[in-house]
Amino acid sequence: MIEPPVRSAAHRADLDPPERHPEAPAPGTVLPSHYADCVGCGPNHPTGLRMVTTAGPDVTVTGTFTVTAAHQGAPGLAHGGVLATALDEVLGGLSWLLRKPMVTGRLETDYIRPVPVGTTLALAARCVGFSGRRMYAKGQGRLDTPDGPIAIRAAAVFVVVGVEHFTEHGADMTAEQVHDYEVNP
Ligand SMILES: CCCCCCCCCCCC(=O)SCCNC(=O)CCNC(=O)[C@H](O)C(C)(C)COP(=O)(O)OP(=O)(O)OC[C@H]1O[C@@H](n2cnc3c(N)ncnc32)[C@H](O)[C@@H]1OP(=O)(O)O
Repeated sequence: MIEPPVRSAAHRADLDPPERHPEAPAPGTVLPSHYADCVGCGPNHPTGLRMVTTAGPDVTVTGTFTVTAAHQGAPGLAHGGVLATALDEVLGGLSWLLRKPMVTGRLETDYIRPVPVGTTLALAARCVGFSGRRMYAKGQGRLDTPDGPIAIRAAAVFVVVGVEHFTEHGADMTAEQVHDYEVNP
């Protein structure tokens, strides 16, 4: 028997407000790839999303993802799982502004419009707040421009972890690859 998820990414009204870390990259700073082989942002990944993300004001991140033939589900259209990956990546980028290592606990996605190959999605993520180790966030992707039609929306819960999460569960990790604020699965 396959059990359905038991949780929700809907956030309560009494979250602790997000706090931009004093050493967060300034708004407008292009965030570096956190891992060269990452399917979301890694420059070494042969068919990855090659996403570029940028720090915004408060605890926000924007990003772009250009859909190619490598990302299709139906002919000429982006695969839904790939679109969820794009949302995961831009939401994960909030770690840079919070300087806390986190992993995705839950990612809820609404698919609102088809996304054709050749589209450049304009993605945005915002931290909503914290409840203990849980970081609640929302994200969206618009077709081609930051004021284009909304194609996808997400609500997510990331869970703050220690760096040992990556060194114990990951592979080939070195001290240089794991920083105290980095998501590096
Ligand atoms: C800087 C560069 C960045 C650069 C940008 C990086 C972008 C990378 C984007 C990709 C990110 C990923 O894909 S990360 C990879 C995908 N995710 C994973 O592999 C995570 C796999 N899951 C796990 O490892 C584990 O289940 C954890 C770590 C999430 C939780 O385990 P744990 O540490 O034992 O903690 P646990 O006690 O269970 O939970 C702690 C608290 O979180 C809550 N919690 C746990 N799971 C969930 C959940 N699914 N949904 C809601 N809430 C949850 C619990 O209720 C609890 O709340 P309370 O009772 O304390 O209130």
